[in-house]
Amino acid sequence: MAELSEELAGGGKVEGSGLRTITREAALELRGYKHACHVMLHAPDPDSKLFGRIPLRHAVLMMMRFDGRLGFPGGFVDPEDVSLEDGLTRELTEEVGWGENLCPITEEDHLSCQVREHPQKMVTHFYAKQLTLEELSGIEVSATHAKEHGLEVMGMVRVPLFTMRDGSGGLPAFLSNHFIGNSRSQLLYGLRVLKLVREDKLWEATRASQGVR
Ligand SMILES: O=c1[nH]cnc2c1ncn2[C@H]1C[C@H](O)[C@@H](COP(=O)(O)OP(=O)(O)O)O1
Repeated sequence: MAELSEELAGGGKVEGSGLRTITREAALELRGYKHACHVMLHAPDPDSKLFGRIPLRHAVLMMMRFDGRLGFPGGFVDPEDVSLEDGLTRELTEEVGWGENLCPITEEDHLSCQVREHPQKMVTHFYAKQLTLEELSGIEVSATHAKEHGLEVMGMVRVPLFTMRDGSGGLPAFLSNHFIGNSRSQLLYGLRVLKLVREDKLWEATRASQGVR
């Protein structure tokens, strides 16, 4: 139970990683740490209903990575990048074909930040960017023409935010996949703080995901 609450609070439950949540400012003061930035792209979808009855409400994007794990688009910030957001935008251009027609990702989109010492000194920055449904659908298309398509990125996926009547289909089954790093915690944190899924539903789905086969 303690582990669940830590994960939902964005504490980053990754076995043996010793992740700590810190502020963006504190992260930027650190020396000798690599910084990685990833973003949850999401859009309101008030009209779509699965099977004509299950309201989808929001579309949230993750991606299937080359290593068979799920994660968010993004990557390591290079020394040449002038800011974290500049590095994130460069990665997004390579991975999903992020275009200049979209609102730039800014400091205001920064949602959380975690630091770990092992196996390497590293900070993970998590962003969330709200798009229109049209823009998000455009990303799904542009991703198939992006430089990393079929290489580092096997494809974009929408996260099912609902739970089926059987109690395991939908979000619980999705959460039982393999996730890279602390991206599962980031997903739960993003869904909770942006109120894309009700907190009690998140608890249920997280608990149910442990029994999914
Ligand atoms: O979505 C993610 N959330 C948190 N950490 C992640 C996520 N995706 C990858 N990672 C970790 C794995 C690595 O330690 C670094 C950078 O990985 P990656 O995104 O593959 O970076 P490059 O494209 O190689 O720059 O973050």
